[in-house]
Amino acid sequence: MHATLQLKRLEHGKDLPLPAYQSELAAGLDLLAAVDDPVILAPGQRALVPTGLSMALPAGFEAQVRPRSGLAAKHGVTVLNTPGTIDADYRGEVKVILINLGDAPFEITRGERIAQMVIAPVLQAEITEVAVLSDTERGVGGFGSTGRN
Ligand SMILES: O=c1ccn([C@H]2C[C@H](O)[C@@H](COP(=O)(O)OP(=O)(O)OP(=O)(O)O)O2)c(=O)[nH]1
Repeated sequence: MHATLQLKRLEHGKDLPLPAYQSELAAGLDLLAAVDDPVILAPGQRALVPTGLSMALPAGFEAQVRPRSGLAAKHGVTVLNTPGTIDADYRGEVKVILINLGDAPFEITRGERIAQMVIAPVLQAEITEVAVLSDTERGVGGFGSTGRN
């Protein structure tokens, strides 16, 4: 499957490199922090971090903002709303909601790789309201109803 992603560097992100796939089969594009000054995230604190980028995805695609495993494993820093959804018709700045779940303050510096973005196809379903749903073997339940694990 092929898709062209149009990226626009905003004024405050002009000096930062464009996201690029780091290996032939990489799924994610790293997103960089376009903060002017370092931001300190105290334990339990969150921040809306600018990337200095806006974009135009082709119709039928979304971008998912996901955590980087290194930040999570080493510092407990992750993306609060993971996966964040970037809609194909969104033209504002892409931002990352980082949260520090670790036990030490974490400093976000300009140009640091804070998250990754995965481009994925989207299916918009046709919505039909019904009074009765079709029967299935499973039926209702869920939320652990089949056992402890
Ligand atoms: O991690 C994220 C999630 C979203 N967005 C941008 C792109 C997305 O298309 C737009 C709206 O996102 P969402 O639908 O999740 O937000 P909302 O809280 O429903 O806001 P809105 O009322 O603006 O739709 O915000 C980001 O930049 N980063």
